[in-house]
Amino acid sequence: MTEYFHYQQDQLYAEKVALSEIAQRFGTPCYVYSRAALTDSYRQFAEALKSRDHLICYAVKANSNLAILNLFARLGAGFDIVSGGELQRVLAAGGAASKVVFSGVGKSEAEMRQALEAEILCFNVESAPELDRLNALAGSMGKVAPVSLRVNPDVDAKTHPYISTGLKQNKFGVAYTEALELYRKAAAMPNLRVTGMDCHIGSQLTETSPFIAAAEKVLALVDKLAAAGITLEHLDLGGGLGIRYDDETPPSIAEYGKALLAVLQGRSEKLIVEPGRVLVGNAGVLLTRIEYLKHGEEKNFAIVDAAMNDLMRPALYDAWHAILPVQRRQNAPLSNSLPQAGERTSEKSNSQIYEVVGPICETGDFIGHAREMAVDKGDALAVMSAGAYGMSMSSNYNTRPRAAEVMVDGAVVHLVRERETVRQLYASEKIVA
Ligand SMILES: Cc1ncc(COP(=O)(O)O)c(C=O)c1O
Ligand SMILES: N[C@@H](CCCC[NH3+])C(=O)O
Repeated sequence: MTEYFHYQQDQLYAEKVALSEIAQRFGTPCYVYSRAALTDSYRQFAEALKSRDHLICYAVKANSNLAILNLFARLGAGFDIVSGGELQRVLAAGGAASKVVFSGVGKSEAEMRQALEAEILCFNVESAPELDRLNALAGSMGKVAPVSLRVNPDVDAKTHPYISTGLKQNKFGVAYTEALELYRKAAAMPNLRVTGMDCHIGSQLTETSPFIAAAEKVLALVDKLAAAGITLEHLDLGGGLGIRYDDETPPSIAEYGKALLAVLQGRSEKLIVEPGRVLVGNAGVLLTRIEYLKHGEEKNFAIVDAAMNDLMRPALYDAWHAILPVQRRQNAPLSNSLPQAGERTSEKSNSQIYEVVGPICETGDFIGHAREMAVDKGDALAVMSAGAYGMSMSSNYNTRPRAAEVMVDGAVVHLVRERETVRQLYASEKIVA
């Protein structure tokens, strides 16, 4: 838990607002973001990199809420986008196209056109055919596209296999061994301007060494390019810094920044980074309420009103999120970490071990397994560390309208996205006789 989400007299607060009040006022499920936490993480990043020319391009996919994008834009951020939709959001939120980098293996012609019209900072190109498409399109529009090649450095990020992106068997980037040749090709294309090199090896990294290994490989390539007469303006080292969900011990933003700066010492290229999770992950929680307590033959279930459509990380990656009562009952345990093998539910606290599950018709619809909690029906719970890849990965599965989102700013709560209505979900559909 961060200082921005904290207990005060058994009530869980976001900054100066009790989460019980938010649950009451806006209903559940509801995402709650702390503006101070968002600002703080961004500033830590800017502070860590301040000794060199840099641009922090927030990875929009982590959380694309307009209020969050607007806050980062005002703090000076650029943006890393992966779709035309994300570009549209960034512009709608007041972000500058001139600070946007466009990543992704499957950019469509329409998306490229949109980005060329907006005059973004750089296309992070991921294949030879993408270079061809961009060159042809830019030519037809009378434009010159700024490009960087995303190099796959074949470095093990030591993270969940679904979110590891820098191994040669992954679909991302151009092969390390082919990069030089492709750079030569790009440099000779009339409608492209080679400006940088980038890499991104994966997400939720909890060690510095893979970042450094990848950066060193990329730098060796930059030097080879320079020897071949192709000089670059920027180096984009991607995102991926992990956060603490449970007992992980990722490097701090300051430590990570220091390590990157050390590898880049003596180099003049501008540094671009694309952090997502670390800026927003611990700045948000998902509020939910217990609909039923069900005591099964083998397990107890706390059936809550949030589900895998609201937060799919547990179902998708078996990810662990702390689940805390919004109002602590007396003698309840302080933490809800997984009980040790053989450990029994504490009688003193009246707590039980629950499977925290949603209403969706899938056994994979769980928010947490085996959580010890002293709770009752109707209690509100906070699923912690839900600011990244929570709302942005939500869906309407089971025709569930997506949750509301609020942003707390000191003692004030702003509704930054209304809860969807069911009518909105089928408004564009047609019945054909
Ligand atoms: C190209 C690219 N940049 C940046 C990010 C942001 O990653 P993270 O949220 O782990 O910082 C991702 C997602 O992993 C990505 O694919
Ligand atoms: N969605 C993932 C991270 C994917 C990163 C995207 N490149 C998560 O929740 O952990």
